[in-house]
Amino acid sequence: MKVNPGGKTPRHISAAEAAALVKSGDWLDYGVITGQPDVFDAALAARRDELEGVKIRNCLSLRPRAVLEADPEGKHFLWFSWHFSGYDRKKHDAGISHYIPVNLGEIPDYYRRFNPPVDVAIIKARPMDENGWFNFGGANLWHRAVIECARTVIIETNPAIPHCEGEMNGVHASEVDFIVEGDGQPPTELPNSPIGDVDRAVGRRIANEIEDGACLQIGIGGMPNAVCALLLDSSVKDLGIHTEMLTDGIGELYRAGRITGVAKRLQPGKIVYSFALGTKELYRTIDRNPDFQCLPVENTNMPHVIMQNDKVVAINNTTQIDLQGQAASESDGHRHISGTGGQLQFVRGAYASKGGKSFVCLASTYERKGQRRSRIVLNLTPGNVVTTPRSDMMYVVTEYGIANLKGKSVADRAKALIGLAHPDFREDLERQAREHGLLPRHYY
Ligand SMILES: CC(=O)SCCNC(=O)CCNC(=O)[C@H](O)C(C)(C)COP(=O)(O)OP(=O)(O)OC[C@H]1O[C@@H](n2cnc3c(N)ncnc32)[C@H](O)[C@@H]1OP(=O)(O)O
Ligand SMILES: CCCC(=O)O
Repeated sequence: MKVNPGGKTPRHISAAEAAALVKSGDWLDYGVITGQPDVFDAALAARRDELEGVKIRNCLSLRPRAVLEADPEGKHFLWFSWHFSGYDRKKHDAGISHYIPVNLGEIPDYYRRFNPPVDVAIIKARPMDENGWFNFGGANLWHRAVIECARTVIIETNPAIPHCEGEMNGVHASEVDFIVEGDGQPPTELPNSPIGDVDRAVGRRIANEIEDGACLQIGIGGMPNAVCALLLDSSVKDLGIHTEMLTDGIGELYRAGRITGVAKRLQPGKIVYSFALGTKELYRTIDRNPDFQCLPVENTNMPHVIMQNDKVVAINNTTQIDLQGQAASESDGHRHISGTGGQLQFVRGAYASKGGKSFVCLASTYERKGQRRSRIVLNLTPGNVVTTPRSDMMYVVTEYGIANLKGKSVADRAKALIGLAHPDFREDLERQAREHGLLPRHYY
């Protein structure tokens, strides 16, 4: 990692002094996920009436943000997110949070090539160690790129976050302007949603496709995590991990001895990830554990990197899929839900890997206003954004089956996907597919 020998000497200041550095119209970058600042956020919110048009980039807010709570009409602070949490989604519903479309692994390059310079970067990290390093904990992502492009770098320290190993997972004092002491809150936990029968059925189908030595990516959401639980019950062994998000499910497989990484070509033996989000059990497992390597997101998510491991298995969730196999995983019409994240990059990287497979999974139905609806549809909801195009789609999995769409004609795709729909919707879907010419009248 670059250390500037004649670099900066950081000075300790209060959160109020740090917030006083911000001017109207500035671009700020809050650290990412568990790296978002808290005491600085509160101090900045307190300056609301003195500021206008302060633009804050961020990602996946895990706690209420003081600047948004203090400014419910978005008159002073503008919130730009690379990926929504449930909280960011609610603020988007209220009209004060904005999504930036992106493949997550490209973000560092955006900072270096396209984004306006960052006026103030405020990142949460561990207190400085004896060698002058502030460790980012379990959130490396694009922190390095932000620091390279920032005029002023502030670190909000927190000794309660785990110390995580990994290339470029920290910043040296010579690159830091100011240090603000944090409030010592432990990192937010993401409780595991209970695994239901549908998750189990989907998980079992995917688990059956996973061979010894496969290299896994587990996406965000309840269902991909359920696959890990099913793998625990199987006899599969010598798994490798090269993923964006490190989940509790992966932590459990590790503790059960199922992950050795011996078959990995890239970082053999190491569990490679870019951020960890789970319970304190996961944070304890990764703390000062060299088996886990927390890397910048371009080193986990770019397809040309992913493909360097063999037998990559990418498991991701979607909310809707049409009869041609396009998956809309991030929006409900024009209502933005989450983000593209790493889904498409891992789908592509897994395809390019020798013996690789990608799985996009979904429950066949969901409930809306007390009514059951099919997630497999003739047409995507108007306004819905395609996360994985039909040409990239490999395996689609529901509780009713699994279908590989690669090489299948439009008619064959429609037929296969109707077979994955809930039985109550199949007849209707088939009629619609014939009416619209996806299934020819005299064929099948
Ligand atoms: C992280 C990595 O390693 S990289 C790759 C992973 N990233 C991705 O796949 C990005 C896209 N995927 C995602 O964002 C998630 O997997 C999701 C949204 C598909 C599922 O995540 P979950 O947390 O399991 O979803 P959950 O069931 O909580 O639903 C999230 C929201 O979507 C809404 N939603 C879910 N399904 C539907 C649907 N079919 N239609 C409309 N809205 C829906 C829910 O109502 C909820 O909104 P609310 O909080 O306002 O009620
Ligand atoms: C920040 C989480 C992004 C993803 O879903 O890939």
